[in-house]
Amino acid sequence: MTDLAPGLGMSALRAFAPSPPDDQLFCPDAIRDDPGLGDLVDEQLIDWARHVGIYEGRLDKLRSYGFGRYMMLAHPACNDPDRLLMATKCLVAEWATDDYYVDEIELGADPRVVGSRLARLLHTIDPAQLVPRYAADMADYHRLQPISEAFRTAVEHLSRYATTAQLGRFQHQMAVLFLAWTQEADWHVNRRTPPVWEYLVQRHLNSYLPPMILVDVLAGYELPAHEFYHPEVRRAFTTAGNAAVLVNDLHSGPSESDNDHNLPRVLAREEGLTHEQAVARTVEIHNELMHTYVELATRLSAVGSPNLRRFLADTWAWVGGSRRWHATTGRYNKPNGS
Ligand SMILES: CC(C)=CCC/C(C)=C(\C)COP(=O)(O)OP(=O)(O)O
Repeated sequence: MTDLAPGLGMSALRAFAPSPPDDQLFCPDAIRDDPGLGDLVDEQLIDWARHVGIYEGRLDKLRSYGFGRYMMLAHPACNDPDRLLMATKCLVAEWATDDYYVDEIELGADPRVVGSRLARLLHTIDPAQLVPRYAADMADYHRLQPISEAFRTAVEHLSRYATTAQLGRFQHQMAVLFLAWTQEADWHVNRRTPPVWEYLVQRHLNSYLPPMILVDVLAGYELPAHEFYHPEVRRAFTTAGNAAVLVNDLHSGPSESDNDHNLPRVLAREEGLTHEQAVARTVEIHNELMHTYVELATRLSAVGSPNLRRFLADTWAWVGGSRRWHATTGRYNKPNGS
């Protein structure tokens, strides 16, 4: 692993700072924390959210989540507030979809229509080509949907920085994410808890790859397609994305509604573990994935291009920033006494 790009990856590799409640995690900590930069991005994010109409009446909550801070922590190679804002818009468009269409019944989520909503929404990411008379009807529909407006403007912002290939990967990863959300809707409609392996497949599709896939866009380079899509690189990258999303499961579990799924809950139901045992097993699975990432990244760093080494180091840094955000965000951590 010492072959990873100097400056970015190395300090992260050394920093296994414990941060309760995840002090057993084999995971780096953030390698940059610039609160001023995070606040700046968050201010601009709230203006954008107000403009497109998402989280209406809940902008204070949105502010407390610190999604701009998240991107500041996860992309230490980027100091440009506008690029960070672009990544934050993409992240928040995804999260708003998860909240309003998939997870939160009181915000209008309805598992019976998740598939239709997501299929319509995909147009804002990978435009559907219709004849003009029906395209106008479709445009009328999207104009009234704040989430469509959020995705449309986020992708517009992304396309100012991403190459054609980087945009293509984003489109692909969104389709994968939407597929996973329809699988989740199936569990809800049929009141089914999946077996552990199926939950992990869903978390593989619904991992942190959608935001992670922008690491080179934010850092201002492009990992070329022949390396990005190399099966071993994909294996390393998806392994890191799967581990990172289990950190989400560990932190978000306590605030999730009873019908929601997370790995500790699935393990408890399917394997009869106590909550404590299920959390410990989740940490174990996370750590196994992270050790696999380190092995793969070490091997790939020895044979890959400088850009591939950089990409693997940026991925490692992203995971560390994500860990710090989960431990500190107002989404999962309430201030003392509240
Ligand atoms: C940014 C984003 C929504 C990426 C895809 C991965 C994903 C859906 C999440 C990390 C959210 O997972 P989850 O629904 O468990 O998160 P909350 O508990 O709702 O915060």
